[in-house]
Amino acid sequence: MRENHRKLAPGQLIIASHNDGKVREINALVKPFAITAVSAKKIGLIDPEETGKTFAENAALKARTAAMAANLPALADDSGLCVHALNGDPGIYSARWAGEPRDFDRAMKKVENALIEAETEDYTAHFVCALALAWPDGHEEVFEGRVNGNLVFPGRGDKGFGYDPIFVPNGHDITFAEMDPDRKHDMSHRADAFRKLIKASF
Ligand SMILES: O=c1nc[nH]c2c1ncn2[C@H]1C[C@H](O)[C@@H](COP(=O)(O)OP(=O)(O)OP(=O)(O)O)O1
Ligand SMILES: [Mg+2]
Repeated sequence: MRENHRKLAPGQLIIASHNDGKVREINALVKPFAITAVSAKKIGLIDPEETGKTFAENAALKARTAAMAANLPALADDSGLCVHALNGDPGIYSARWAGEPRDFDRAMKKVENALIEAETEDYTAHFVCALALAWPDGHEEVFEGRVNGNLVFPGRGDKGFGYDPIFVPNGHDITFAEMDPDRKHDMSHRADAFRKLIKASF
């Protein structure tokens, strides 16, 4: 990671995501900074195959693809749930465990079954979020955030998305899906990564 971070000039920023939930969250986060966020989906950019081996590689790949295509700076998010007793699975495959079309009830059941099969009492897990900023000249920076917690089955709550119903962050007794979105966004992996990005880039 470079020490001399490049600042984002006022203007347009492409949000290199095809996930409407993420685009909504990111838009709210960049609003105070004289930046107009345009989603990759809205301007018809492709959804590249996520061939990286890490969250950071996949985030950079998505950001780079959009920055080159739009000739504007682009921001991408690659995130997922890492379950400690499953050696970090589903990890970068978190979206793919939900199949196509995505079904997170199925993905959460898969996690539960894998834990039962592992005959473990360790239900600890963490979420990771890698945020990548890429510029059309090839410069790129990645910021990573994390939140630790425990998994509960069956899932509870209907407020979040993805694996939120089974994730209880440390120090709390309700799941991310039972929590007000504002509270989740204060403590989430995405909030952690955003704090680092904002400090470096604005
Ligand atoms: O706060 C979260 N709460 C619950 N689940 C979460 C969260 N953050 C990531 N996740 C899970 C679900 C998501 O589908 C996958 C990310 O997969 P990931 O490839 O980064 O995103 P995506 O395919 O949905 O959209 P895109 O790649 O176009 O940005 O990890
Ligand atoms: Mg994806």
